[in-house]
Amino acid sequence: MNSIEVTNLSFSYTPEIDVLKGIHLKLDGETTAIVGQNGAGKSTFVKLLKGLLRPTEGEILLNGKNTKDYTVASLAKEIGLVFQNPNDQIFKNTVIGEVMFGPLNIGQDEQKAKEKSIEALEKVHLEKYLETNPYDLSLSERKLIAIASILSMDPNIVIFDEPTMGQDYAGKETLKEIIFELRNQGKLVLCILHDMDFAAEVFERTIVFNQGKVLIEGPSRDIFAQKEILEQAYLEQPYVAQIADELGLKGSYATDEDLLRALKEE
Ligand SMILES: Nc1ncnc2c1ncn2[C@@H]1O[C@H](COP(=O)(O)OP(=O)(O)OP(=O)(O)O)[C@@H](O)[C@H]1O
Repeated sequence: MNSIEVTNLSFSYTPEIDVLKGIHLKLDGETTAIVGQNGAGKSTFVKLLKGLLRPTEGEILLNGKNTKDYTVASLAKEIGLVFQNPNDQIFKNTVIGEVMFGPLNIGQDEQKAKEKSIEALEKVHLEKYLETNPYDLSLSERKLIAIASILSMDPNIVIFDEPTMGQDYAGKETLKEIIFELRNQGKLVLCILHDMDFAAEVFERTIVFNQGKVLIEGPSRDIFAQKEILEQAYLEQPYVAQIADELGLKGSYATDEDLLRALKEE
């Protein structure tokens, strides 16, 4: 099973200000959402996992091996990060060229890289655009291309930074399919989100970041039931939990199904 283990992790961009302070986390198997207000340190945290930043203090183990001991190439195979803004990631002038770049870069031959890339584009339902310039597509389609260009490398750990932002209903459904498929393949999926409804509905665990620390973490259903703690991090409960609260229902509600079940039992 794929795992991430973080011990006493701290990080600062400038000597006086700790952006992350003493983080301890262990993730294995389960899909995990990372939530928290702007500036809480979520993007910094995933950049550290991906090796784009180095810890000021503490250790990060990916599948038991310290990130310090990975080469750049082996880290690229182990962990893929889909950036928040696809324009920071996309630089080739055809969709297929963009999606093939990663696999070619980690040493796959042309034919295998092309096969993997077409497979990845099928997963995001954009296989008809192989020769299109990514910048002739919409922002939500470019976000899906950025996802395909990570999937084509087939990493064991996949991190998404704000994938639902700017996505319509169809894009969010595609994203759900991808996350469930990665989970079924035994990959470890981690996702920064501002959309609490999506976090509660799709992810098994949730970590709440607040001011550079982990405020609380656990099964999503339990986390999203804790209105007061979420308020401390300036977060709202998902709408199903809010409706359940308004209706005076007891218990934890993360999905529409939870709520419907409770209403039928009333
Ligand atoms: N390159 C940088 N140099 C200096 N400070 C930075 C840099 N990047 C981020 N910060 C600061 O670090 C803190 C955490 O930022 P980070 O982007 O990790 O938060 P976040 O939780 O991902 O926020 P958001 O939800 O807005 O993306 C913020 O105070 C931010 O201003």
